[in-house]
Amino acid sequence: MTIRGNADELADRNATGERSTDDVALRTDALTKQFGPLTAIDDVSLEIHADGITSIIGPNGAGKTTLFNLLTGKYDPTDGQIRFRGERIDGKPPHEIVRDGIVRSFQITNFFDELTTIENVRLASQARYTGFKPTDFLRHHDSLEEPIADAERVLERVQLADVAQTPAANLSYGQRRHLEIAIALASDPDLLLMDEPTAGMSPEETRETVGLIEDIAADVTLVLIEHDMDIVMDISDRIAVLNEGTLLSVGGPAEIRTDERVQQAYLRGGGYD
Ligand SMILES: Nc1ncnc2c1ncn2[C@@H]1O[C@H](COP(=O)(O)OP(=O)(O)OP(=O)(O)O)[C@@H](O)[C@H]1O
Repeated sequence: MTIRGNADELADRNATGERSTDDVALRTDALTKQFGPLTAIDDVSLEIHADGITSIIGPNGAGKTTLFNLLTGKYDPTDGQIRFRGERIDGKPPHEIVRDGIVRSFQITNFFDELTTIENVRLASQARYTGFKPTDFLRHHDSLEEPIADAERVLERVQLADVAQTPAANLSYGQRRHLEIAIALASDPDLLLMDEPTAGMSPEETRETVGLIEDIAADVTLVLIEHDMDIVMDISDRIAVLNEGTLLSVGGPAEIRTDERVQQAYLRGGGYD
């Protein structure tokens, strides 16, 4: 898949039926992660559909972050399997999983404050063309043309084009969060994992970011960890509820909202952040 920001192209892509609603992008089978005596993810079998937005919710300590860490290769499963587009990815190192198309947008990204917005995105895009070897950065300037063009497209998409030449240090909080998303998009993901994308944002920034997330979901499979239930119910096509490491329920917003087991779990768990 290539980076695209054009609505017509996105519509074409959907019209060709490249992804149907039943396509499973990623699945876990009996996925389990233990930390000593604690089972943080317990026998979780979950399908993430290629289309739309899946939110992972659950009370504090339910295992949401651990699940992300398993999907990105940060942790190896204790047991079980993970398949992305049918291929086993469990046990692969994180950089191979990124190359396969699964990218995570971090809450705190290690971008370079002294570099401009576009330079930060260009570096992320460049890695896709040249790899991660230090000597890659010594290549002739010509080889930067595609990464720069990609970075410009991505910045347009995340509404940061007008601050492309601004040092990252001078961006507002909301702009920095969008830069994190831009850096993730620069890797041209097929599946993007987003960890609390609106945390700490003003209502205005939240509205903009929700719009951006919906735009990205038109051509990237999105999986969110989100604590704000209004956003979860509004934005999600499917919701997977974790509780004490187990998968409690999966369904659409209407089903999850009225699921008694989910309500019980939140009451027992004392709510969320
Ligand atoms: N590296 C680790 N070593 C030991 N225990 C861990 C580790 N990572 C997570 N845990 C434990 O696993 C359980 C699940 O934690 P996790 O962070 O995945 O939950 P979460 O649903 O993301 O919670 P929160 O909403 O509070 O971020 C918790 O009991 C946590 O203490």
